[in-house]
Amino acid sequence: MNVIKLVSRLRGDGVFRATRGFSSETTIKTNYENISWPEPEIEDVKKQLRELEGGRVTLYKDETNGIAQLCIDHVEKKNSLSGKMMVEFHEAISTLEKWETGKGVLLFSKGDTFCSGGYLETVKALSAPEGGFRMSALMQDAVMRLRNLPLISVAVIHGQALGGGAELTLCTDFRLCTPKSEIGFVQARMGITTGWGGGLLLKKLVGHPKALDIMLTSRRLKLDEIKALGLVDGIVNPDGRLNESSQWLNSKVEHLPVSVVHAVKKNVLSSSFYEERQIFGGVWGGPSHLEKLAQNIKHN
Ligand SMILES: CC[C@H](C(=O)O)C(=O)SCCNC(=O)CCNC(=O)[C@H](O)C(C)(C)COP(=O)(O)OP(=O)(O)OC[C@H]1O[C@@H](n2cnc3c(N)ncnc32)[C@H](O)[C@@H]1OP(=O)(O)O
Repeated sequence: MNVIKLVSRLRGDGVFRATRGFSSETTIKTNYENISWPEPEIEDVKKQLRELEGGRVTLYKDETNGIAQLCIDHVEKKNSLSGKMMVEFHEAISTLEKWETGKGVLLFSKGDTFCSGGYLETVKALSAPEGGFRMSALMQDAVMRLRNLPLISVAVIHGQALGGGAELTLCTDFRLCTPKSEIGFVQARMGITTGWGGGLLLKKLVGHPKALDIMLTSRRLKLDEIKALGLVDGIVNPDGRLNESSQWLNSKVEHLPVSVVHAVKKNVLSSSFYEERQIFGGVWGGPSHLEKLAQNIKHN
């Protein structure tokens, strides 16, 4: 049994770290002999995956309330993600990283399925082992960067979220579900395991034994179990779920200036007192702080 060396992507909140230029290594044992894949350049992976067509991922930034809508749209194939959609997802997150006036982002899907994972045409085209490794590199990078945005992120889950789709439900700060939400980590049943960051995120959210059980059984979690696991932050109606989710998110951020929303999010992501005081120093004595001090606010 040989060893593949992978660059660890642990960062920020203890889940993911920066992709490139980070030197710690993780070793993973596989059944493949004499394979040692180089860490791929994300731009090279994008070039390859862009050719694998189907569906679209779109981004709409609402400047009036600072809430963006990131939409998965491949309805006829149950919102499975083609290679091109993975690239669009990654690029949308790069755009959001530059959105200085944004406060939040909703990740949602058209139709009656949240996401049925990898588009099988794309999966087949990438089915040689290194293909999966490269797709995983792109999707983990996207998920890591989405988690690390200073925006408050919410997944609006309606219908089934399977395989990679289940993984995407965990990459946001909050989850809003409809009564028909279903999450299935079906990867083991497909002869694989998570590759879009979901294994680590599931363990972080529900704990080690429950994550193992959910992934080994590949069972589809219905709303009651999703709630019992503490994964649901609110329930929305299937019709009008986007508006309701937008209002839900807006109610948390509308009273705060962008600088404070970003500072709070960065603080929750931070992993040291040092980082906290850097973030704190960025808002202390700023316009919002001085304005609030002048108001002599009482919290009773
Ligand atoms: C790390 C990620 C990993 C990966 O592979 O990259 C994974 O995501 S593993 C999980 C991969 N996903 C699946 O295995 C899901 C397979 N699909 C289903 O189980 C069902 O289609 C389901 C439950 C999503 C919906 O079932 P339903 O009976 O309601 O509808 P249909 O099966 O008739 O689906 C309609 C239409 O969509 C096509 N479809 C569904 N999922 C996929 C997919 N992932 N890729 C490609 N196409 C998909 C299905 O074939 C039908 O197409 P049609 O042309 O109408 O026959």
